[in-house]
Amino acid sequence: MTDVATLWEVGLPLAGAAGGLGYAKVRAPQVFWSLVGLPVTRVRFAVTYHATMDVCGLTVQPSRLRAFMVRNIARRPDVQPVPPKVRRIRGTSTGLRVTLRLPAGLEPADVMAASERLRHAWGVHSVNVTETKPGFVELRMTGYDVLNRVRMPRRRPAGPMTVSVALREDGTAFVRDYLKVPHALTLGANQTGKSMYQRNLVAGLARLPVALVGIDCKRGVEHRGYAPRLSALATTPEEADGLLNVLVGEMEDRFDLLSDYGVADIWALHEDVRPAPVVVLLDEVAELFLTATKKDEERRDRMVTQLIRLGQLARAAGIYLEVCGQRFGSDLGKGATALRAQLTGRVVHRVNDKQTAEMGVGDIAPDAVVTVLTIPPDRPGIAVAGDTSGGWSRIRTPQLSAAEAAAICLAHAHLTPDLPSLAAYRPVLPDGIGAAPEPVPLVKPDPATA
Ligand SMILES: Nc1ncnc2c1ncn2[C@@H]1O[C@H](COP(=O)(O)OP(=O)(O)OP(=O)(O)O)[C@@H](O)[C@H]1O
Repeated sequence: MTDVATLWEVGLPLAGAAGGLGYAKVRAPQVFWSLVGLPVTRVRFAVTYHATMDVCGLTVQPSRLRAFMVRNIARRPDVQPVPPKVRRIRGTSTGLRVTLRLPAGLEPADVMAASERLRHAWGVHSVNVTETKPGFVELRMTGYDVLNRVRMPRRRPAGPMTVSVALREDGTAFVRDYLKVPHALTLGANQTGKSMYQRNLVAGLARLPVALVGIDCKRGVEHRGYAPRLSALATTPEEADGLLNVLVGEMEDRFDLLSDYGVADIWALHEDVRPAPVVVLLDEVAELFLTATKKDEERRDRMVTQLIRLGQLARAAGIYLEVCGQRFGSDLGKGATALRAQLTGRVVHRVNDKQTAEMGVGDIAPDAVVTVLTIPPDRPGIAVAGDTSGGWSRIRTPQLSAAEAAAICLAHAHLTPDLPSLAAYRPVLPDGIGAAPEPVPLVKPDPATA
């Protein structure tokens, strides 16, 4: 009887706790990681660090001075090889961050090459190695697959033109910073998550004091929902042609302004005179290249030339390009590769062939091509994001429906800057939509009279 009672009193809560943890591991991996994974990994790391670094080939012979001290002061006959010094260990909600000081003889590439071995040794989901400053690397370990159910870090990135668009596989935010990478290209086959990426980007940009310009030659099916927050919208190649001309004119006017003030770009101007930055969202770029008649060809050549000019010069004028499409290679026609070369930010979702993967990342991060080709078809939204620094990472956007993105645009319609040159292309909205919201009364209305 006593045994049964003990089993009941002790066994039941234990079974409940084990069941709860098992459930958390599958359904709430963040909770499981914080309760179990993090403490276990910390201990495992502390206990096995030296041995792991040794078997992974990440130790070096100590300096002569150190060897002398070990032999003569510590009086130990054997002088062991030394691993990198651990400078900082920090647990996060998704993993563990460890800063290492590299000894002479080791370089970041050595640690990067061993990341797969380190991952297995410490039983974590992934280990990414980043050089933080000369001589220092950070090991970013994740305890579970953070791209499975994306939860963005809450902290807003610093900077006037930064948007947190997606989550990187090391648990940090993938930030689109227009001042660092002014123009970008998003590629991917059908149903791979390009629209979801654009929606997250627009939802972030809508909250900033920037002008958004949409060019969506699929009759505006993607961009129409953003209309309340757009300063201009073109939905046909004819309108796109006119709008690109206006944008080039706006760029030239801005150059006159910069030259009057003797500065090199709009961010050097005082904010009272600084024109609003403009982000041009160009959806399905191949539509602009299609031609059926001689007249179409002339228009195509004109538009491509204007886009190349914007790509080459518009950064200083605060005009940035965000181009999206399924493919973007020389087969699109004259000027395609010249334009692509200007779009140095790259986000490539799953593609249908190796050639398209190479078009996307081959020129900026050749070793990322294989990763693009291994994106599984059942995980839409996964992409490889690279930039001109040669760095790249797998990313995934959080889910955001078209209706939610449209609601964010509507709620921030009052931030739409008034750019007179684009007025002719301002999308026409139903009455009242897009107007500045009524100011909130400071005094609460009297419930008796309300
Ligand atoms: N980050 C994500 N997480 C989960 N599901 C996603 C993600 N991104 C996209 N999806 C899903 O994948 C499907 C295709 O997404 P989306 O419409 O963005 O693709 P697309 O590349 O724009 O397609 P198309 O070229 O046909 O317009 C949708 O059902 C969407 O819900």
